[in-house]
Amino acid sequence: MTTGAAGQHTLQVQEPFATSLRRGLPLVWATGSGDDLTATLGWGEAFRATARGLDRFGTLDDAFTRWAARQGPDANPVAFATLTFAHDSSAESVLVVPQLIGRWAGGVLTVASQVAEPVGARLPRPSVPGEFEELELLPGTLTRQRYRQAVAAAVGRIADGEVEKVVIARDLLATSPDPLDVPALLARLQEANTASWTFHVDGLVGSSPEMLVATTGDRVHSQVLAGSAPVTGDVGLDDVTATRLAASAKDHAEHAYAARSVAERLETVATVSTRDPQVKRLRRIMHLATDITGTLHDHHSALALAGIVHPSAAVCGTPTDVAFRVIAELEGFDRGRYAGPVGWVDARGDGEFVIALRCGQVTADGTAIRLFAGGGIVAGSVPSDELAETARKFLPMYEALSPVDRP
Ligand SMILES: C=C(O[C@H]1C=CC=C(C(=O)O)[C@@H]1O)C(=O)O
Repeated sequence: MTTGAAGQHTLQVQEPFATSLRRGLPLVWATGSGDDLTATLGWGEAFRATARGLDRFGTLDDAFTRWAARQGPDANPVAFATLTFAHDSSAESVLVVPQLIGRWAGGVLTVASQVAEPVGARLPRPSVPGEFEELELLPGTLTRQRYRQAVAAAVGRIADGEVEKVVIARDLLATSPDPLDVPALLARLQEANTASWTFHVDGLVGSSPEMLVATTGDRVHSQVLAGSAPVTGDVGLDDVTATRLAASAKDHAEHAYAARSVAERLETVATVSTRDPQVKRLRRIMHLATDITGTLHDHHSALALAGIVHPSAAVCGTPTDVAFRVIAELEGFDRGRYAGPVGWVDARGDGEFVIALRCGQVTADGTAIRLFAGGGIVAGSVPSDELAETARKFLPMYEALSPVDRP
């Protein structure tokens, strides 16, 4: 043990990332690969706030700010948060300040206490990997057929002029007779999705490629994704697909709604510049991606900024309020935290929130995970193509849950 700058103990452990993930079931935020893999992990609970309704962002932000102010001027505690997509969700939005915060980089886990007098805060010992799970994949609320029908209905509403773009999602339930080995799931997600942010907050687990908002000081950044095409692993074929995606009028139209929604909302609080869309290639799918950067006029925490830009048209639609209502009507299920912001924020307000995509929510008893995937519907969208696109968006979770082929 050594003494840190804030007068608190720090501990360094040299170990692989997968071992750090096995110490209890930490809160997790991880990205990168090889020597560039970095992660923030949290253990224990020094403070927890929950919120519902339209003001859930403000409620959590205020609660954290008040709690952090009581920790003394030198402390800069980090909180993890996951917020629901819809204000009227039956799920809770949650913010947790872990007692211990660990930063993993270059094979070394550096752990510090976030509270002056941690009560029973001890870095858990690594656990043994669980038995391989026999997973059963069950249809969710929207079966394949009902998903295609919902997309067709959305295309009809667009043709009628009710809405311009709407994102329709479906769900799947993966069940196991035994509790899921979440650390193993997280390790596999991180290994396979190094250009994404792998997270675990309050049972929400996934690897999202879409940075909703990241802020350091007065600088703010967002990378909007919308418009998709498959990645096969055959580089020649994928190059052709990328060229086609970059030239697709339909995908650019779908993308532009999303990029505009974020840029317009950030412009209310920052001086913003928007780059031209590029193709961002992931392991199984590629997207059109627009980087938006800005300088904030006044202080806003990352959590407050997430509340300003959420829900973007990458997960809701245009106009926002109409698309929100159409989603409720056509999907007919509660998205919970899927498509809501998930990330971390510190007491200075710096932080990163991705959109909770390519993810699932572990059930309370730990033996099932509800997976979600959706797609942006615009004029010209074809239901069977959209179904195939959602199947591809399930792959990061599905492959991490089912790492070996079984007959
Ligand atoms: C809604 C999802 O993806 C969004 C992000 C990127 C591309 C999208 C699309 O092309 O439809 C979606 O807007 C999802 O993964 O569930």
